[in-house]
Amino acid sequence: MAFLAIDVGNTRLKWALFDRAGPGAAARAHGVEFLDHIDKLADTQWAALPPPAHMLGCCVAAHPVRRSVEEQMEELWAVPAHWVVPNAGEAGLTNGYDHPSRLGADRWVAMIGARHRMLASGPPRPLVVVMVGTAVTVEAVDQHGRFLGGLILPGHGIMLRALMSGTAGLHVPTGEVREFPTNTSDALTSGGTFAIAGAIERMVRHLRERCGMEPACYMTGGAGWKMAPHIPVPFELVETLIFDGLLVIAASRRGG
Ligand SMILES: Nc1ncnc2c1ncn2[C@@H]1O[C@H](COP(=O)(O)OP(=O)(O)O)[C@@H](O)[C@H]1O
Ligand SMILES: CC(C)(COP(=O)(O)O)[C@@H](O)C(=O)NCCC(=O)O
Ligand SMILES: [K+]
Repeated sequence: MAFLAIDVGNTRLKWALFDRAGPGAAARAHGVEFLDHIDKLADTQWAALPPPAHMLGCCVAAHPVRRSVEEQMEELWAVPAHWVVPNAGEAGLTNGYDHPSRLGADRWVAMIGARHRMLASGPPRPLVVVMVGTAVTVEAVDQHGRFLGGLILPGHGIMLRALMSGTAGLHVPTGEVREFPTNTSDALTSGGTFAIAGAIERMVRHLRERCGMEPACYMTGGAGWKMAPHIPVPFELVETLIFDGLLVIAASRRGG
């Protein structure tokens, strides 16, 4: 009963094939592809995969990207594509967004994965869930599993490109993260990193004040490792948070 999980962000598609559709399932194979190349998946990474019995994904990329993924699947297998659409509540989480379906599916799935992971490791606590991808998101979930709201910031690449395109003097190579940067490269790299770190610190403070409890903090996303040395609060880096969430949702929808 192989289960294919797919996470399509604005930069890359991440996929994993699990032996079954439930938390703790073992990944038989996994891969990453930049969006520019996903029309080759059926000929490359997916060509020799055992056929999945079902698939669940989240996609925040444009519609033609999603369509291309579906076409690659149709070419190889008879399995229908199912995409998570955030709703008012799922798998123990309630969605506090003004319009629940307008929340990014990746954000919703990562929160579900984080909540499940937190409950498996101890008593319920509030959660701050950080995703560092093309954009950065910082979510707050209370101890009862209610998503209170979250922040969206530009990711490292977008911040740098915005500064370079809006100024004359900031065309410099990537620098180092420094507390007191003394050159343009370091000033830009450090500015971006501490902007994200500061947003996390604020969200932890806001959530601690709201809930009267110390939040647990989970971080994921392709650039999570870059932020890890600079996070000002205790946290866990969980690269599989979205796959964890997709496994939880797949199991709960199948009554598991
Ligand atoms: N080796 C790497 N390959 C690709 N992206 C990387 C790498 N290291 C860091 N990154 C960063 O991770 C981001 C992609 O992360 P990812 O979580 O896949 O984003 P998204 O879900 O938005 O597609 C890129 O924007 C880039 O800043
Ligand atoms: C915030 C995002 C752009 C993050 O995308 P990513 O960095 O994962 O590619 C995505 O979750 C999105 O398009 N969200 C919809 C708007 C919202 O969540 O309010
Ligand atoms: K993502």
